[in-house]
Order: sequence, then C-alpha cells, then structure tokens
Amino acid sequence: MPPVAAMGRRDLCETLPYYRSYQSAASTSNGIVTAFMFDGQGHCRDYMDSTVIIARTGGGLEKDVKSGEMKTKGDQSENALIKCIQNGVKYCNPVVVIVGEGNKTAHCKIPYAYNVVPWYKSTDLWSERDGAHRIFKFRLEILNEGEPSWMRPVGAAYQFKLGEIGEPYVEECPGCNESSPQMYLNGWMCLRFECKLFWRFTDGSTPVANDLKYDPRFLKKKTSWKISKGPWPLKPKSWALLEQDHLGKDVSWEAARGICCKDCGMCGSRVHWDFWVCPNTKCNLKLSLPHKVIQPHQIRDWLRPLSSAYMLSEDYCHEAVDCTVDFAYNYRRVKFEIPGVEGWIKHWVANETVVKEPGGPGDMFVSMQEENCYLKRHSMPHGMLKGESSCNHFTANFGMPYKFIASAATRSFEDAPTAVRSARSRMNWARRVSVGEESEEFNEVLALVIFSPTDTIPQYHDDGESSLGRTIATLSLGAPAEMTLRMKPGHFRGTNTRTTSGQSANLVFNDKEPPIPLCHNYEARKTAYDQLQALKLAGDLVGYEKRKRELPNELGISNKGNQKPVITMRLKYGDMVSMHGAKIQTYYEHAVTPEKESFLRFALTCRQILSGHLPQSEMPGYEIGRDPGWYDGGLLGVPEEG
Ligand SMILES: O=C(O)CCC(=O)C(=O)O
Ligand SMILES: [Fe+2]
Repeated sequence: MPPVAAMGRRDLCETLPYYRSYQSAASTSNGIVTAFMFDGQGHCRDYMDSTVIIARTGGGLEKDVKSGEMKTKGDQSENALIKCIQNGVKYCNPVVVIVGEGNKTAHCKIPYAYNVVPWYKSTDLWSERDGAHRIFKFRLEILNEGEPSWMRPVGAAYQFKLGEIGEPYVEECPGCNESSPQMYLNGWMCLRFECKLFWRFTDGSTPVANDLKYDPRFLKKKTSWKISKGPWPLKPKSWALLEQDHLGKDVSWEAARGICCKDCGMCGSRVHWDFWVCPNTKCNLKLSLPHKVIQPHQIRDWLRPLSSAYMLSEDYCHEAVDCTVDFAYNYRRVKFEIPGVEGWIKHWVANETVVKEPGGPGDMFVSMQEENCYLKRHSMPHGMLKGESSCNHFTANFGMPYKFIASAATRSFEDAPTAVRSARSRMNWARRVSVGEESEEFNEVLALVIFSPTDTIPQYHDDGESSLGRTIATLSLGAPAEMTLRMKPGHFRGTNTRTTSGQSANLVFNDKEPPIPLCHNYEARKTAYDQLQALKLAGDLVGYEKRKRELPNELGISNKGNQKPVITMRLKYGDMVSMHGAKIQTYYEHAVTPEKESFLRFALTCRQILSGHLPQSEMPGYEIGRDPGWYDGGLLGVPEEG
C-alpha cells in the first residue's frame, strides 16, 4: 500500500505541502519542482517501473479531433518547469512522485485515486522530436532502491537492479563535441536540440518513433547521489496538530487545510472546524483539533486603542454617495445612501463599553471558540476537480435554512452557541431602533470564520433573493476586515452577456432593471432603457429585440473590466453593519477581506427568511420561535460629552 494516498485532488493538494498543484502535473515553486503527478495517458515513449520513470514534460498538447488523443501542438519551449527540472539535476534536489489511477504506463495495480511513491532523483533532461515538433523528456530514478515500494509488482519476473547491467555507452558528438549517453538501442544520437546533428543516428538516418527501444544500460543506470533520504516525511505533520508557539497559528489557513492520517496515510481536507475524520472508511480515525483560545485583547490594534468615547470611522465612499454620521448607544453610526438605490447601509462603530459589556462581543468571541459551533466547509456540488470539492470558508447556519447551506445542515437556535443567540438578540435590537419596532424579526443567523487575507471570503456576492426580507445585519468579532460594496458587473456595464471575444456586436443590452447613477454611461443608457420600454409597451417585440442587440455597439458597452467599490468600511471588533432595502442587493454586491493573516474573525449575519417562499421539503423540522432575547443597547451608559 502507498505510504500516502488521497481519494480526490482537493484532499491531496490541501494536505501535502509538497504537492499544491490543482491543475498541472508538476508542483513547482521558487525554481524547484517538489513533486510530479503521473495520471492519465502518457506519451508513446513514456516508461515507468518501480525504480525508473521516463516521461515527457506536459504542455504544448492539444486534443486530436479524430482520435481524441492529446498530441504535440508545436515546439515545446524552455519554460519555468524545464528550469526546475534542470535545477533538480544540478542541485541534487529529490522529488516525490504521485501516481494517479488514470495512469496507463505503470504496470502495477493502482490502489487509490492518487498514490505517493517515495523520493526520486531527477537525473537527465533532453530533447526529442515528436513528429515535426521538439519535446522535452526527463528521467527520474528512485532515491533509495532498498526502500520497499508499493509499485513493485509482486511475483513479477526478475527486475534488474540499478547499475547491474553496466554503464551506459557514451559517445562524443562530431557536430557539437559534447558527450552524451546512448538512450535507444536503435543507435546513438545527439539529443542536444541546438546541435545540427540532433535526432539523427550516426549514419544520418532519422529514427522511426514507434521502433525506438530504450537501451537498458541507460534505463537502469545508477546515478550517484550522496543522499538517500528526502528532505521531509512523506506523511506531513499538520500545522493544526502541532504544539503552537505562535498564538493564532492553529487557525491560519495553512493549519485549516488538510491532515494526513497518521494511521493509514490517507489525505483528507479539514472539513469540520474542530475535528477531523479520516476519509478512509476502513480507518475512520477521528481527531479533535486543539485550539488555543485567543482572548479579545490579544488581537486589538494597539495603534487604535479602545475607549468609552466614540471610536473613529475609517470608512470612505464615492463622492456621490450620501454619507451622514450620528452618535447613539455608544456607536458612531455612519450611514451611506447610494444614488438611485432605495435604502441604506449603516456602519455601527462600537466602543469599549459595547465590546466589554458582559455577554457582549468580547465574550461572544470567546464563546465562538469554546462552544460547539458546528462550523464546517460546505461542499460545492459542481467542482471541477476529481473527488469532493468544498468552499474554503467554514460556516454554520442556525434558524431558517439559507441559500448557501443545504437545509439539512441548518440547526435550531436551541442548538446554537450562546454567541449566536445573543447576536440575534443584539441585531434585532439594532433593527428595531433603526428600521422600526414593526419590522420583521431576524430568524436566521449565518456564522462564518474568516482568517486568510488571500481568501476574500466570501467573494463578491449579494445577500438578496426573493425569500429574504429587506434588512440584513452582521456583527464582526475578532480581527479587523474590510467590507467593500460595488455595483454588480451587469448593472455597471449594461450587459450580462459574456463573450469570449469581448465584441460588443454579440452583446445584449441589460434592461432587466433600469440603469442607475454611477453606472457606466448612465445618461445614454437611461435614454436607451426608456426607448426599449416604449417599444415593449407598443407591442413591437421584434423591434425591441433588435434594439437590445444594436445598443451595446452604439453605446460602447463592453463586458470587460471590474468596477471600483463605492463604499469601503473598516470593520472592527464589535462593529455591526446593517443593510436595508432590497434594491441594494439587486444592484450592488459586497465582499469582506480580513486584514491580518492568522488571526481569527467571526462574522455573524442575521437575515429575515420569509417562510412562504421555501418549499415544504426545505422547511426545518423544528419551530423557530420569536427571539426570546432581552438585549437592549440603550441600557448601557453613553459617553459624556461637553
Ligand atoms: O464577513 C462579514 O462581515 C459579512 C459576511 C457576509 O457577507 C455574509 O455572510 O453574507
Ligand atoms: Fe453577505
């Protein structure tokens, strides 16, 4: 059995530090290749046994229309991968090999979707011809022949040991005066692409591709390296399981990714926030993941100390956005109104009185770390990779089901951690004081963990759909993050059509909603929109469709480029953002990016899910009662002024 294996690409790439390549076969960084994957159809002269591999480098292939096979498209160039292989030969850097179940070259049983074979030496890199084109080939040789390998066929005929057949035959090229080994039994030839005698036998003839047979002296040569061990254990120790000497490291994205089972070697992504289960059903090892609780004061920015006065706003917005500020209940409230969009966005900047109140954001942050929050990376059904795919961020949903999470994974408020219940109550209070007592109560809370600035989580999205009420509120706990709002591409540019050519002739004018101020070419699009509506009203549907196709060209509408954010809010510990008005979600989208790597941030977002819109099959099996919460932010003393 392989020392390390995986059932899917996500599990593999999230677990192995030496294999982080989701698409290409080689995993490279900083001029080195750390691992090669051999999966699928190889090249006709590819070779693989338990000690030697010969392959062509990937790239430069295209699908043959007739046979469906991948064929060489043009000359391969000396790209970054070639440099990495050259470096491997030059600096004696060993590489790991991963054999996929689709491999057609290995003559052994391939147990799992992906299987790790211990270290190899990169020994040779040379050029050949494939039809009229140049290709690169390389040879790998096992680093430690004495180590048992799962690739060795049991009971197979005798296999020559490396070096047993003798040294390869070496000849000096009369064209370039360079010496090189004979690679094919058919005869010696110079395999330096630059040489005028490249790809020719000494009698001047050129090889017949399918007749070429490797010279066993070259194939089974033993390359002398002074090392016989790879630099790292093949089964990596996960960051999540190590003693942490640096607070917050156990919640870094690197620690959150995946774990290699210490018992069976199966790689598995970390799907649950607080535990890990081996995906190998014959093993099922379950590990609880240690976490050192981060106290609120440990992530405060000492350049921005908290006090019981009103804290600063570090927000900014487009000059056309109407921005007003008021001070209430210990919050500086910055209200943004976007031209043409009914509703508002309000940033509630919290002070120390709020953050430190008993049961307040400080205690909630600790509760989210100490209590069972059921946080999980939910699966993405239409992933492109082999095996399971999932979102990068950990979420948990409580109360009514919400679009991002299957109803089966939603839990009742009775099951929710204290922080989730008090967040609901706190945000219901904020809703009552800013929208009105009679507004619909929040009946759903989505908890979300964000910790890596490289992963803007969630990516630009809106929080609106027909089953949602008009108000959304979110509470930030932990490290600061930046929330940005921008107009959706289709509304900003005036077309939803995507064309690969980017030609405006193929685009269709977007008239689902009228254009609004701040969109591209507003005035002209508004006039065009009114004309289109008039055609529709007059029943001229042919004219209407024709105009929809003519307008993008006339108005210079393209489907390229992204629009800039119109509102940027720096969300700090205990801050809330409320958004009121359905059209904000129709026209605008938002994203939240954490600022500091490795430091934890939770967002608790409340929504009103209108039950009438959910099919009976998606209704939860529990009652969602009224919020029993008592929270009243008005009971806290406010800063004294004057
Ligand atoms: O991270 C946040 O503060 C907001 C998260 C969000 O946009 C959402 O849950 O829909
Ligand atoms: Fe959102």
